[in-house]
Amino acid sequence: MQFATLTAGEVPGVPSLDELRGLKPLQQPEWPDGAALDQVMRELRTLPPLVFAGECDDLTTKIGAVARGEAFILQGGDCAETFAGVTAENIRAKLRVLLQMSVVLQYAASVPVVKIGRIAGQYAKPRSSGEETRDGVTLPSYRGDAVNGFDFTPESRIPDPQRLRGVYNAAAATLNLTRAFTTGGYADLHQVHAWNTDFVKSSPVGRRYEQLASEIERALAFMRACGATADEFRTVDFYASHEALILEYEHALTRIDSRTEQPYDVSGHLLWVGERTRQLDGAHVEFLASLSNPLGVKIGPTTTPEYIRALIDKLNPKGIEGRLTFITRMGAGKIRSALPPLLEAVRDHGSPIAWVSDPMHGNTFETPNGYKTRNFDDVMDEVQGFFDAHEQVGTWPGGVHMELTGDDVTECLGGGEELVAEDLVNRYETACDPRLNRHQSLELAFLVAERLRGAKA
Ligand SMILES: O=C[C@H](O)[C@H](O)COP(=O)(O)O
Ligand SMILES: C=C(OP(=O)(O)O)C(=O)O
Repeated sequence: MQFATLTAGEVPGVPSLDELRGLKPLQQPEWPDGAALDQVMRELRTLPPLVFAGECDDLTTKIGAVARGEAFILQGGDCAETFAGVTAENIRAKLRVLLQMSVVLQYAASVPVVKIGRIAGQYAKPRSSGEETRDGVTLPSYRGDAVNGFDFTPESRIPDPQRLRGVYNAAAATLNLTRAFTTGGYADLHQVHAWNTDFVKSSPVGRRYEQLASEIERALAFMRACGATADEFRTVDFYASHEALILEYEHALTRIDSRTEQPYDVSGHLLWVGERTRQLDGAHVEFLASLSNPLGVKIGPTTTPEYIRALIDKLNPKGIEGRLTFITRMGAGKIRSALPPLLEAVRDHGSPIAWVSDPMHGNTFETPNGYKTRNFDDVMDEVQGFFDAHEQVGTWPGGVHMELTGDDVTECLGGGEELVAEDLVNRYETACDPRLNRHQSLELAFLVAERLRGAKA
């Protein structure tokens, strides 16, 4: 497979950056140094792809099974990846919790799980406000390590295009280790117990997982005894996704795939457009429409059936299975009323869509002690509401999209450890929004598995 290297930023079939800029894209950094930006983009355009177009097609095929109701998506990872977070321990911990969650879902509900990380590219954040004020000092908001620094100083908050090269390097290192883990033995299902060794086995969720792991081990032993070769159990397919927010970065990583002669954004397998940038005629939707990657769109509570039909016609006019995933983020209090009319509109439209629940972004609030947080019960209630809505309309609840970490952080309230606002001070480490910790993530997987088993029946 070869990829053409194009000069001057032109990619056949893809709007030029100037055209996209002409559409006044939202949530873009104000880069102070245009010449430095151009130079970084020239370099990025010559660099090898981070993912292969063929892998993107494989993911489209797998999501197609989700749209048909035959598989389930587990998508998760940091709210905001950071350059400092690119360590072996961090990547391993994230992958481990996703593997644990996926075996829980797969074993308990007997449904194939499509595993997608919010990983290797999730370095840019849309913000509610362009500015942040602390103790009377106002500075530009932190927009992710792709753009500026987290430190609250004027220098750190200046957008620096050199950071885009940093994103490429961080993503390459992350993908390199992730591929090694997922194909080199770490993700072997025979390791199902080993993933749990340093976990609190005495906690209820830890014990529950141990029990499930033992059952899986017995099943594997039985199959071995039957003479079944189990190569499928030794590796997993794992895909990378992020919000395609910073148009310069995404455009510079767009290439023509020589097999198909179609454009792919090779910065990740699946790219999504966020709730704040999904305007029908906006730059982000125009850009995504021109790509052949599988795409996601965040869908908030104000979305109308008319909009969603128009969006499908724009992003998936040919009705390709697996091309389009809607990631709903309504809020626990709204999902049961807001989602069913959209499900009906899409069902009646007839185009295949994979529906995924993001129960995080509609349930954020600030504690009296000043931490942005989410309550585990609200998160779970939104997931329940997602399943309820699909049950009502007769459609398939195709997956969950979580902000999570493999560490024992204290960022979200509740869960089996019953974290309260005063606990948040202990390990509040996110660079943006609060993530479920390892206990909470696994608890959620068990709860979702129960509901999924019911949806399948
Ligand atoms: O992750 C999503 C958004 O970037 C985030 O919720 C925005 O947070 P803010 O409201 O603090 O800007
Ligand atoms: C910004 C995000 O979500 P949303 O667009 O749904 O607010 C996100 O998932 O990081």
